[in-house]
Amino acid sequence: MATAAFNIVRLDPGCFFKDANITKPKIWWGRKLYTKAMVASSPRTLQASNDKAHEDVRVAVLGASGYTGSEIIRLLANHPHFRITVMTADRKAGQSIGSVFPHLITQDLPDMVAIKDANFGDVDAVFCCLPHGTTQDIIKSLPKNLRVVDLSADFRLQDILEYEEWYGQPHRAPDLQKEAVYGLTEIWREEIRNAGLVANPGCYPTSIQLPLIPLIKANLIKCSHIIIDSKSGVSGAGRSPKEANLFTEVSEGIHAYGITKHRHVPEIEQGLSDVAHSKVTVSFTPHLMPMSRGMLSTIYVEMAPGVRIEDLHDQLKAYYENEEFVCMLKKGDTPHTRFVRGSNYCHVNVFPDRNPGKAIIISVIDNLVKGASGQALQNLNLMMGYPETTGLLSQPLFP
Ligand SMILES: NC(=O)C1=CN([C@@H]2O[C@H](COP(=O)(O)OP(=O)(O)OC[C@H]3O[C@@H](n4cnc5c(N)ncnc54)[C@H](OP(=O)(O)O)[C@@H]3O)[C@@H](O)[C@H]2O)C=CC1
Ligand SMILES: CC(=O)N[C@@H](CCC(=O)OP(=O)(O)O)C(=O)O
Repeated sequence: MATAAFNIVRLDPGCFFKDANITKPKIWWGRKLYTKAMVASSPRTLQASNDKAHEDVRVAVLGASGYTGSEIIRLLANHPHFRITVMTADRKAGQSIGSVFPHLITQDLPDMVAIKDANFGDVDAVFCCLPHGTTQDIIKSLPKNLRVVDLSADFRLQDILEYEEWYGQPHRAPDLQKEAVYGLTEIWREEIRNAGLVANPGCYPTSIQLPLIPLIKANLIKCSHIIIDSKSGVSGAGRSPKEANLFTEVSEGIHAYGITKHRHVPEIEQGLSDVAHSKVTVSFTPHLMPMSRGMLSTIYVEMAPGVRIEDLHDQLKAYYENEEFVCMLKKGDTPHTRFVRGSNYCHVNVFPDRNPGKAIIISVIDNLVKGASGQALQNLNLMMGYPETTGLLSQPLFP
């Protein structure tokens, strides 16, 4: 590593650590102690730390009038380096953010415009928070030099035939699909750093792959018979009005949907198969819960022969030891959605089933943060060479 070039690490506005004469500097960042090598593991970090320390990254939020767009804006209010220069909307084009989202009324931001009227000359990076199916054409038309994080499902499936089968429409940007990197940050960090286009994972796939991938990588569970039962808050369905999401339809009850055919099945299977190096299939059933945000996945697995529940716990604990956002809970503690609400954290634990050889894994996230906008910001931080926790260390909102 070019240590000579690495003489300043920016922590927050106005706060610099000079480390030129220190052989093993360590930096507190959130709840983790990072070594110099961890913070500076990409050449882009060096560049951002030295050359661009006083330059903002100019960001466009496409779909700013939606739930994930508004979460990006909320998170960027605490970001020292990213500045929003363009915001778009469809039906709400022409309106200010404060009129569409009064909780953001203090943000001094440009009014939202239609995408066709947006000026991308004043933009370095894009958060694309649009419905799947609309996104491929729009990203294809953006200037090529922009770094893009797409929150929709349009670039998540590597096999475009699979996309066409599950999304019921032809893929309209197959060349771009080849470049897209799947943005499950903790797993694909090195690929994300250098990506031009990151396909941010779906909320269910995030909550499911984070606990399963380390166990599959270590051959601790059988890849057959994985059963996943997930629950989501209603914001997962977006802000556009739909009869099925009326208060009267979702309150005082819970129901399953998309049984056997939810479009996140191929995304989950793709991610698990990639690390298993063989085709993995899962049984997945999502449920809609009468809460605005939050997601809980309960995953039933068979352990590999000779594996004990402690082995699963130890593997997940070790795998995520140095990760800020994935917390392995103490043995016996149950993950609750209310303890990650509004934050980028994922809480995980494993429990022995009463049937020998089987285990139950529970994970929770906030679908709008780690399941969408928080992970998107984590990815753009990496792509622009900033510590990936920047702007994301707000603690969960409780009660
Ligand atoms: N909600 C969640 O928990 C998660 C969502 N996602 C994905 O993120 C993306 C955004 O989701 P979410 O924010 O919930 O959705 P919303 O429905 O809340 O927002 C959609 C946004 O896109 C705009 N829009 C709609 N249609 C068009 C169009 N044809 N052209 C241009 N702009 C359009 C809307 O503008 P206007 O309001 O003016 O109509 C709005 O700004 C989706 O692909 C979703 O699947 C991913 C993970 C989790
Ligand atoms: C409650 C609810 O409706 N949730 C959405 C998933 C939201 C999400 O992560 O998905 P995408 O980014 O893939 O759209 C659904 O089931 O379609």
